[in-house]
Amino acid sequence: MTSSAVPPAAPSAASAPSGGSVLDLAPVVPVVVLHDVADAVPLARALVAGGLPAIEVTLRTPAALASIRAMAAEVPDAVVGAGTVISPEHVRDTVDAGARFLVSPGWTDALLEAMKASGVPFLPGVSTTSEVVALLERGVHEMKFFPAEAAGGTAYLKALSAPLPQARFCPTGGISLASAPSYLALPNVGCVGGSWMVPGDAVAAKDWDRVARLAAEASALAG
Ligand SMILES: O=C(O)C(=O)C[C@H](O)[C@H](O)COP(=O)(O)O
Repeated sequence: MTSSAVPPAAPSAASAPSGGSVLDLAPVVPVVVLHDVADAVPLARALVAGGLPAIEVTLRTPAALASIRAMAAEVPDAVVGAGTVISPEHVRDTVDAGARFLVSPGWTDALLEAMKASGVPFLPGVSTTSEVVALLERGVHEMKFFPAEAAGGTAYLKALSAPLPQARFCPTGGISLASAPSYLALPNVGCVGGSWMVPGDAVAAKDWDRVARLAAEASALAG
């Protein structure tokens, strides 16, 4: 399958928001780094309360897989996905844990094959024109643009939209509440990813109200 269809919800989870694609789940996808699985459920609840139901849990920490599992099981209004997916093993393990979408910072053919076979929608990461063309050639039209600011930002994406209008992106990397609107205004951007609404100090302090407030600011960008 391509990365365009959101699969049916697991029995314990709510239906995905309508729209049919990862890029259309929410205007902003929070990118989460969790060190303690005990934070997973309250963090997901805070993000959902703030209006950001699609959550990317990065596989950067030992707590990541258990965090995905806990969020998927206990926060039915969240659509929990996995980030930093860089191997077929990551694909298998995160889908087993309940991930309902997959995001990678870059891609290889082996990773792409595993993502395609997983049955869940996915966003392979790209940062060059040739990578975009290579993914289009492989039938993939939705991608993460990473690292967005460092790789050329809105100017780069705008330039891509003329020759390659069939490619759509979730830019991520260095994006803030202030810069997100200029990305979201581009015709080839479906959503943006970012970690600004999940500051490390807020998670460390278990300040879920602050996370919910930051999430609400971000979700209001949909306007
Ligand atoms: O971990 C991954 O899979 C990544 O590809 C990197 C993240 O998406 C960015 O690090 C988030 O960017 P910031 O909003 O600048 O923190």
